[in-house]
Amino acid sequence: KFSSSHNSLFQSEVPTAQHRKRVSMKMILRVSALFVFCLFVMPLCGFNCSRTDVVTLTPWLAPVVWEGTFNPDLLDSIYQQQDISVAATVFAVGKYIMFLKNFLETAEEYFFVGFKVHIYVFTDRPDEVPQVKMAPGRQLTVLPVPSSNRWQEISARRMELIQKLIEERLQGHGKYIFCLDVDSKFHGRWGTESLGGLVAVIHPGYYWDPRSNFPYERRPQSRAYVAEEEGDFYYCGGAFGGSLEEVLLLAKTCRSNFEADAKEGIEAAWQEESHLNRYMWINKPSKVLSPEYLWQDFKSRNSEIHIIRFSGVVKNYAEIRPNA
Ligand SMILES: CC(=O)N[C@H]1[C@@H](OP(=O)(O)OP(=O)(O)OC[C@H]2O[C@@H](n3ccc(=O)[nH]c3=O)[C@H](O)[C@@H]2O)O[C@H](CO)[C@H](O)[C@@H]1O
Ligand SMILES: [Mn+2]
Repeated sequence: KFSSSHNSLFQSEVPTAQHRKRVSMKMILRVSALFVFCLFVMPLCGFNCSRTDVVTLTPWLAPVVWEGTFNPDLLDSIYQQQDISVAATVFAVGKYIMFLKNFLETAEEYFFVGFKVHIYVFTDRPDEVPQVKMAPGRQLTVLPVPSSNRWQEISARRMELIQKLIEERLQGHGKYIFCLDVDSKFHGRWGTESLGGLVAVIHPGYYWDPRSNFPYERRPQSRAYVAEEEGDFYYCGGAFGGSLEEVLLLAKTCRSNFEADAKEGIEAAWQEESHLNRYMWINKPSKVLSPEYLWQDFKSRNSEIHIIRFSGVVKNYAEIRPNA
């Protein structure tokens, strides 16, 4: 025997308005239940590792790291077993020493907390390096460098000094390195999710732009040249890293290309940032970090930016650079 509700369906070919309403109510309930499940229950089970509003995988299958695409505790526990250590280089030449205190203090709060960290400060003002209390397992080394009258040179010489640092001081396994701009601060976790062989950060200023707008070096005479139809992302010079071996190769290549260009009287549009972009086009990074990893304080925060981890402070170039 059919129940009355079944009867009503079988008897009339066309469902009544009341029935249609009931069916659509059921659909709405089901969809909402699914929504609640995806939003609240799945994250509890560790299934929250997806984002659909942004690119999370490159065409060469490297992850693009965004908040919501990884489980930080799981990653930390994996790397804890490997006894890794992380080096970071930061240059504070001339007046840029004023940024160092904030950089170091916020690194203590957010940069690889709970891991071995060794920060190398390159400066021409070693006496002005601030005293910042560091947690056990974390240390700082000050390395003197000559002063310079051109900011372009300071910025570009970083590659040479990074190369020498790795060759002369940083031997051994399980080591990673990040090379960071000093005129910046940490605001959120920067940890093991960022580790990889060769790691680049997408520049916050160009990630919505078509490739033709990227400020790559466009003169074919330069060794940083990237043609119109080439390039994946525009990466920033203010943060990159990876394993010691990979970063050594990158620093060596960028340095020798920069110097060979200089001999011919060419300076790439954005100095070592241009050479880095050329390098990353030829040697694809194995991990790409989203602009969460180098935002700029003057930019308003877009909706896809769920967290800002590291961001450049607003500065008056004319006041702090040795040349305009
Ligand atoms: C966020 C980002 O991707 N920034 C890049 C960008 O502009 P920026 O405007 O951020 O460059 P910048 O003035 O911060 O210079 C880069 C870095 O060089 C050091 N420095 C510079 C000048 C000086 O007098 N003393 C000193 O110590 C310091 O560590 C600084 O953070 O373009 C530069 C190349 O032209 C570099 O590629 C920067 O990394
Ligand atoms: Mn900077």
